[in-house]
Amino acid sequence: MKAAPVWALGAMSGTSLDGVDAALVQTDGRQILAFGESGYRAYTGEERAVLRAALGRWPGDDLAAAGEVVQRAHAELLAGFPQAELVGFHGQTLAHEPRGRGTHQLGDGDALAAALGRDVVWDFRSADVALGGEGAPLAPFFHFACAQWTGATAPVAFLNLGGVGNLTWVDPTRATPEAPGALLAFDTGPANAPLNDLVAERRGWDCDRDGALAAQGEVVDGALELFLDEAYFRKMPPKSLDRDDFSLMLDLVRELDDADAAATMTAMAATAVMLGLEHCPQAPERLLVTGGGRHNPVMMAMLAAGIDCPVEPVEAVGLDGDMLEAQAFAYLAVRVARGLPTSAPGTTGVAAPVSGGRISRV
Ligand SMILES: Nc1ncnc2c1ncn2[C@@H]1O[C@H](COP(=O)(O)OP(=O)(O)OP(=O)(O)O)[C@@H](O)[C@H]1O
Ligand SMILES: CC(=O)N[C@H]1[C@@H]2OC[C@@H](O2)[C@@H](O)[C@@H]1O[C@H](C)C(=O)O
Repeated sequence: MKAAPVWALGAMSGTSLDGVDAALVQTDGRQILAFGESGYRAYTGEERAVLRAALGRWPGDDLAAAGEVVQRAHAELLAGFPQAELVGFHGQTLAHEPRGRGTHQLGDGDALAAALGRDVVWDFRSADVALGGEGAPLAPFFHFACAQWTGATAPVAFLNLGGVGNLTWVDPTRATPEAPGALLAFDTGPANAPLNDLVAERRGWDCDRDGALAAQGEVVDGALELFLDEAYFRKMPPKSLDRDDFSLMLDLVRELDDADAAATMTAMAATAVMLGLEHCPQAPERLLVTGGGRHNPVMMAMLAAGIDCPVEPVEAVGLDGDMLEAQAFAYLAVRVARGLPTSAPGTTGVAAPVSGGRISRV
């Protein structure tokens, strides 16, 4: 018997530390049946500073203040979605070392379930890491469902330009996302996080809005080439990154003026994606871009100039690029609740498909 669809609510607090996104998806855990309302709760400057100070910390460290920020922001935002039957709670990644200490998403599913009076699925990444996977990226299973929802019949790729960039190549003709050859996914490199850090340090800004600063500068090839020498880009997938794995980028542009530094960092993010595409089994028909970086016209123009297929925001196929990751964790929550896999060898490198996540029931 087919499992009945439910309205699930996903919540994502991304590596940019800007705020929490939440979105409703109606799904049976396989197909997307409908997209619902979404919302956003920005972190205040004070809250962001508390979270930033907690980056790199592990369970057992004193995380009371940061934990309170995460719980409060989620409880406030998610209370506005009483129609949700199940919640997918990603939490805030503080540290990610899949082949070292593990992966750490701050957030307490038991407390959120009690606050909302809803079952909450959380801790999506640990099981995959424990079984030898990278624990990231996890959106690819949702990208597979999105590709089928759009009616795609040939391989397409999704690119998330968040704090970190991640790429998913999808063959939508396969029956399931865990089928061999259905997905290849990995983190491409840094995207917005180091650029945000640069403009914060130099100008006191949150981000290089609309690429305004980069548009006034020139890409400095020497710095770009030194960056591309990093072994990460030639490493075959699976592979994933922590937010600050590429903080060396800031050193490479330290001597440059603000505009050239921003242009060069923007080119670093875009070129990392181009190198990533070389790992795909075949050229995608189109590259669909999600995440905040698609609002940066300089980054988008650099991508379009260096990639052979059309590069478009996911809105071109009717999806919402500001909410795709929150929707992903709604979809994944239903998969977890139904015992369906959430990662596979092609997405995290785990040896066999695994259904991650923990469920806190009310
Ligand atoms: N208009 C804009 N111009 C330039 N950059 C923008 C614009 N809007 C958003 N961004 C960038 O996008 C970032 C937010 O992206 P997003 O919300 O996708 O990241 P995230 O979800 O926190 O990260 P991740 O996917 O790595 O977890 C901002 O911090 C900023 O750098
Ligand atoms: C460990 C972690 O939180 N990784 C995030 C981060 O942000 C983007 C990229 O790095 C991706 O690997 C992942 O998030 C998305 C939602 C994912 O798992 O697909």
